[in-house]
Amino acid sequence: MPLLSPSFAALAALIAILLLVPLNMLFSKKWDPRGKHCFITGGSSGTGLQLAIQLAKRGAHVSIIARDKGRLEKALEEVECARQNSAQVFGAYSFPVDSEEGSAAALKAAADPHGGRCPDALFLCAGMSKPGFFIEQTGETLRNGLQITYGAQAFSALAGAKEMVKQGIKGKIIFVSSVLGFMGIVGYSNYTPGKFAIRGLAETLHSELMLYGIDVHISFPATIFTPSYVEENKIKPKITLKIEETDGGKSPEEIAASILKGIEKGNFHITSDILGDIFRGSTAGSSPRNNYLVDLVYGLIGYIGFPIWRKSVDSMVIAHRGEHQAYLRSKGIPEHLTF
Ligand SMILES: NC(=O)C1=CN([C@@H]2O[C@H](COP(=O)(O)OP(=O)(O)OC[C@H]3O[C@@H](n4cnc5c(N)ncnc54)[C@H](OP(=O)(O)O)[C@@H]3O)[C@@H](O)[C@H]2O)C=CC1
Ligand SMILES: CCCCCCCCCCCCCCCC(=O)[C@@H](N)CO
Repeated sequence: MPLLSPSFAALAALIAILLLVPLNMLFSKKWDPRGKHCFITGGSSGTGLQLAIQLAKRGAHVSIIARDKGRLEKALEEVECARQNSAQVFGAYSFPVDSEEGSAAALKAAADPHGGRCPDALFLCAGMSKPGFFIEQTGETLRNGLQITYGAQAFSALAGAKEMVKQGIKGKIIFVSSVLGFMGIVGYSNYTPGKFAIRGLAETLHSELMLYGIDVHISFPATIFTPSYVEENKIKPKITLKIEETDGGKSPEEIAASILKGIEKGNFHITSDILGDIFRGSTAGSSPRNNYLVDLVYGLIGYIGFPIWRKSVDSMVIAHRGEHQAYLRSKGIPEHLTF
């Protein structure tokens, strides 16, 4: 009698394959952007612009949305250089997307050259960060922070989902959060909450929009070397800059490529580097996983590594108290508010 019957061995092999290979890769066809209309908010700069260029190179129709017309025009020229065929339609549209009206108007303007047909994929990259200490915030800056992180993507998703459902388009919605949608550190009180909120919305929509065959993805990049990263660093608290030194950072080209790769693999949570993978594996909870076995390994690395990292971050913050007190005095924060 053999130790393993052939049917048992076959069953064991099948289970091993199912555990190792993500289910979505076994059963779904790779997403091909060729001939699809991709709508990209924040498409005039950084990650959004690189997505626009890479999608154009792969034969997609591309619409980029942002507010500043000058930057949009320059960006459109770059997209044009990536053209593969004369049938591709490229457009740049100036709208603020942090309201439902602005988002709906942007969507309508982008759909017009396509006979009113809603775009097939919405890449929601609009967003920005103005780091600073919490006690320097006001009701207005906290509200603005949520508006420009959460609002700038939620309202586009809302306008887009309504239109896709109305037109029966089985499209895609891709949100761009940040590793600061997984965890929080000093200096980001008007940004991190919005990036967490995007994760909540994406997970809700991943569950709800399958009613209509619409796919939802969310990306969590760490530092990206973009124009606004240079700007945010000018006002970023020194302690925040120090904590971020651990993160090497990536170019917007690399982040855009990893987002497209994540979509092709059918990943719900898309991460672009090992740090992101560890945060993803450690915080997944009941979120759909990319690969049960590999994610478990990332989760274990985080389970051991994060308490050590967090302790070192806490020590850095406490060691910064003296410098912070001097900073507060220089800003005229009354003595009794300091420590
Ligand atoms: N850079 C980084 O280190 C990281 C960035 N991210 C996130 O990635 C996304 C892209 O950032 P990044 O690649 O740095 O890009 P940039 O900051 O360089 O570009 C931001 C884009 O969004 C547009 N935008 C901003 N606000 C609005 C608005 N209200 N309505 C319409 N368009 C708007 C800007 O154009 P305009 O101002 O003309 O409207 C611009 O095109 C953001 O959501 C950001 O939070 C995540 C992790 C790290
Ligand atoms: C084993 C575990 C080791 C863990 C090391 C963790 C290091 C974390 C570094 C923090 C990176 C913050 C990037 C912020 C990106 C962003 O969204 C802003 N630039 C805003 O635009």
